[in-house]
Amino acid sequence: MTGSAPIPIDASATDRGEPAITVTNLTWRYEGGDKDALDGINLTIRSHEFVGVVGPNESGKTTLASAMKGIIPQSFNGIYHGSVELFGKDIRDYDAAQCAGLVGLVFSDPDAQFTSMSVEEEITFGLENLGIETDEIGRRLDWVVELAGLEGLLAKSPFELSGGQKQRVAIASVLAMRPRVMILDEPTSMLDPVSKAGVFSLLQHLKQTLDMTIVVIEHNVERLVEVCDRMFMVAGGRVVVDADLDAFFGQLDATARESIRIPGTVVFAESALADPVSMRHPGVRLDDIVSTCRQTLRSA
Ligand SMILES: Nc1ncnc2c1ncn2[C@@H]1O[C@H](COP(=O)(O)OP(=O)(O)OP(=O)(O)O)[C@@H](O)[C@H]1O
Repeated sequence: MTGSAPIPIDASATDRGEPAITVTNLTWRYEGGDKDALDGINLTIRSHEFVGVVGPNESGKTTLASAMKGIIPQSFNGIYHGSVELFGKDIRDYDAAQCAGLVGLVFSDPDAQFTSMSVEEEITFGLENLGIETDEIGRRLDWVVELAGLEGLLAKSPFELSGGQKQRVAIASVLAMRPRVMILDEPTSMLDPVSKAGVFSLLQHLKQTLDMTIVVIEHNVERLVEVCDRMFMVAGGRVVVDADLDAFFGQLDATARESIRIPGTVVFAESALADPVSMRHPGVRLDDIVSTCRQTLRSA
């Protein structure tokens, strides 16, 4: 990953703060299911936000991601009520190509996403299907290869790469479509710690250089809090907490109730630095907590 000028994502076409995805009273029951997997979801994701989604197993996170990509209801049978709007228009009113240009989805298991015999084909396949010109495909290929650090891997089979390389290819293939919104569903759950760090540093880089709208479903809250602006907690098919990062971890009762891991930074800050007199929140990110520590030491 280096710092060459990025090809702008179409995100630049949207104003900061404009609703990118609006989910209203969304209820979904899979065909044959005995309960709703989504049970009245309401949320708004704004353009250029980096949102983290956490929640216990089987709480509906993947189902929600599928609905925000339009796979639900398009590719699943079930009962759907409510709506998902992408940039102000019902997701069901877009065709598949339009949806692909607006929202990219990366799964936890990259193997499930791969369809090609080489990394290069994997990245260019979707672009060719969209009828994008050869020169432009070449430019996008160069761009994502550099961004995701895939130099030297283009001729290899995606199935023969390491877990971290596979996930970076999966992210690059989605990025090449230049979606305005990127959703990643547990992108590091199958990776070793070093590869996890690589994927999160790529996400951090995307946030800083491209200003995309990014939604990451992730159990690894330690890393998530370092990159996201806002967090949702999903439990029982509902959004039970929707808050900015600091406020989210100000609700430790809710996190404990749903067995969400609390980042070590927060545990440390709450026990060592929380100031019940000033009610000052010691912070969630390491940088903020270091700054609180320094202020506390200076005033001691
Ligand atoms: N294809 C499907 N058909 C029927 N039921 C499904 C299907 N996919 C998920 N479900 C059910 O929907 C509910 C929500 O599942 P979902 O995978 O969205 O949860 P999740 O929060 O992503 O879970 P995890 O963290 O374990 O991945 C669960 O009860 C699950 O069994």
